[in-house]
Amino acid sequence: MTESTEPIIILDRADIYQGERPVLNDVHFEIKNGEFVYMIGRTGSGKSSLLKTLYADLWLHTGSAKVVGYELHNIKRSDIPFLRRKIGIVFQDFQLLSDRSVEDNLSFVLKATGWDDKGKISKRIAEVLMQVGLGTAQKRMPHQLSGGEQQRVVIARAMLNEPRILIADEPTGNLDPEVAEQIMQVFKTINNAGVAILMATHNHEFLRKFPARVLKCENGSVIEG
Ligand SMILES: Nc1ncnc2c1ncn2[C@@H]1O[C@H](COP(=O)(O)OP(=O)(O)OP(=O)(O)O)[C@@H](O)[C@H]1O
Repeated sequence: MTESTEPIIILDRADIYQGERPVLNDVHFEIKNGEFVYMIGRTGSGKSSLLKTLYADLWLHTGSAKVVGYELHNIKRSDIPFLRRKIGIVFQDFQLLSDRSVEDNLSFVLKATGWDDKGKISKRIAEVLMQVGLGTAQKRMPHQLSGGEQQRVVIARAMLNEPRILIADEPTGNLDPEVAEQIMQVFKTINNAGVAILMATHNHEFLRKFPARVLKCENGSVIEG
């Protein structure tokens, strides 16, 4: 199967653990290219643990999982940075480096992932900022940005290496409802451009306003919602 037709994520009989403690059992689902999928469930139901497993922050103990072509049950530690390069990861807390400008936050990531041509770096930074609606923010410092703007920069940062999927863990949790909806629009725009999105959220308003497939963590299982 070619990269373009194989699902981006395939989980089969996967058990998700926090340390020795099982959190989710017998998880199986697939996410195809370009899909938008919500992950919902009560606090502590295992959403973050599952997402962390997908980007190899938690180890997959039993079952199998293939994410952007990498088999998590067989993955070598040295392959994990390459797996993460093909996934864009967005968290609730913005995690920008506070001592440098937007441009420097983004170029830091590009340089760390092998980019060395200054012209290409600036062009890519301009492209991703445009994609998130922050076309002129290059020189601003994180503290000069609103929470919503900071989250846009974080999404831009996740897009730098053209991931096939964005994994977002409660990306609007710290934002007021109006700004949260604007950030949701940014994810929608990125999704319309062909990037799959897997978003854990407690915001049920999104599910109503922007309907999409739902996976629900409940009683130690993941079910289609
Ligand atoms: N670092 C950790 N060490 C040990 N147990 C943890 C750790 N993080 C989470 N857990 C436990 O694992 C279970 C699943 O938590 P997880 O954070 O995955 O849930 P969640 O659905 O993402 O919750 P929330 O909606 O609050 O983010 C919970 O019982 C939690 O207490």
